[in-house]
Amino acid sequence: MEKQAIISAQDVNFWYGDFHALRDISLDIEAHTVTAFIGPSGCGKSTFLRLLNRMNDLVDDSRLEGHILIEGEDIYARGVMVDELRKRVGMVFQKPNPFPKTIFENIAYGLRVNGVRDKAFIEQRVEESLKGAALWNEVKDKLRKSAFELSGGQQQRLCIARALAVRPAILLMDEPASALDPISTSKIEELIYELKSEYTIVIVTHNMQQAARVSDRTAFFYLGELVEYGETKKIFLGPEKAQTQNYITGRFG
Ligand SMILES: Nc1ncnc2c1ncn2[C@@H]1O[C@H](COP(=O)(O)OP(=O)(O)OP(=O)(O)O)[C@@H](O)[C@H]1O
Repeated sequence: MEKQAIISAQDVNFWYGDFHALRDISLDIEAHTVTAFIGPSGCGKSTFLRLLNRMNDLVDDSRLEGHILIEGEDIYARGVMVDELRKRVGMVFQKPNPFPKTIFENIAYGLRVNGVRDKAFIEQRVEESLKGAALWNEVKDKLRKSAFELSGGQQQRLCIARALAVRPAILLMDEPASALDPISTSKIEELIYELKSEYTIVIVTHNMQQAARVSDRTAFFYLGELVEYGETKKIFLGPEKAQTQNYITGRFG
């Protein structure tokens, strides 16, 4: 029996002005899986990812049709609180973007803006989040130092820890390792693998090997359409569509 989807997109169409950026996208994502979105530049991967926590709300003249359900709730229904949604659906961006604050305060921030005042609780959550992002051992003696003193790879794990601090159910990652060196990249990949026992992860990546290594399922987008979606092994070893085959073998994109 199919497990209930934690993310369910139903006939999603999206426009930037007159530009029809996403066409009839339907896909279900199960909890505690890693899903990779792949496809050539400009095919709509990031647009679709950003719809999952309403990051496109502020884009002028944009329009959505269809439904996106998170844990069974239509996140575009009237009355949905976007702040609450983003607590459940966290996001990590391509370039590490720590706040100009200490390491500790970067993680504590999300708790403080949510009204948490209990110091012991905050300290414990900071530690747990840094451990969850495999960064604790490297920073435990310098929590009061500026986040900018960390390397790029450490900053990205800090941003992951920051996202984990409010205990989201879902973590969206938009090319989280593309600005990092190979060692930092493999740390992020290991981390993604570990995090899926507690979180559901959706990652946009241009790196096909990365998609093959970290994901359970892969969605191939092309020109705003979802061409093929399925088990990662199947997508890479025996895709059904010629377009998918051409892309993964590097014939275009
Ligand atoms: N704010 C915006 N206003 C207008 N058009 C946009 C906007 N953001 C993206 N687009 C257009 O929508 C299309 C999809 O963009 P999107 O960033 O989702 O693609 P992508 O597959 O993530 O690309 P990349 O891999 O290069 O990041 C592109 O043609 C892009 O130019």
